Amino acid sequence: MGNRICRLLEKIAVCSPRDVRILMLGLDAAGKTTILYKLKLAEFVKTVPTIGFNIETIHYKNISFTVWDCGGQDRIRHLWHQYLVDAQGLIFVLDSTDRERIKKAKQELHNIIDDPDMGATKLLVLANKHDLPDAMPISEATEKLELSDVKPRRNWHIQKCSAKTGEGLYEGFDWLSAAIR
Ligand SMILES: Nc1nc2c(ncn2[C@@H]2O[C@H](COP(=O)(O)OP(=O)(O)OP(=O)(O)O)[C@@H](O)[C@H]2O)c(=O)[nH]1
Ligand SMILES: [Mg+2]
Repeated sequence: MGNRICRLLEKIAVCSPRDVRILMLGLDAAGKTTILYKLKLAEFVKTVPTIGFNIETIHYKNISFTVWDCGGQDRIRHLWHQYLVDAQGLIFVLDSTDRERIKKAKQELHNIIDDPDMGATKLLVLANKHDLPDAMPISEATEKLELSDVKPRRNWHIQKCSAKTGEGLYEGFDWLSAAIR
């Protein structure tokens, strides 16, 4: 009952924003840091490869998303698992133009979602770089990431986007907000 009242009040922005912890993963150069700062600063920033992680809080629809953007280089991917505990949402970023490494991306995605610490964490796949002409269609990304195999077990969604133009980013967060509520 209390929760229902709070949800109602949240809608009219009376309750304080909810804090939600989000983990953002994906192969190196998928565009994670670029997405983070496009959301935070509304700018297409120049990035360097992330060694370790970046953390930013993004306020959207009365939710405070604390986003942990972890470096995706091969030698530091084993660290991903330690950030999973208590994450309500996992954003897995795919470089939609990287057909050469889609199999690797699939392996890393399934490796992390099979971790027992995933619990009820919601999964949003951001198929990034859709401003580029050779971006693979969502149907191809869904098939190659074997997302249909995930479906019965987990609440997931795939969203095409571009960190360059901003297209699709807020649509992805809309889904995440609704899934987490
Ligand atoms: N055209 C285009 N380029 C993008 C987009 N998103 C990221 N990039 C470029 O892709 C490259 C890698 O972006 P990053 O955000 O650093 O990638 P990352 O996933 O954080 O990489 P790591 O920190 O190494 O894990 C940079 O040159 C970005 O400018 C996009 O939507 N469109
Ligand atoms: Mg980065």
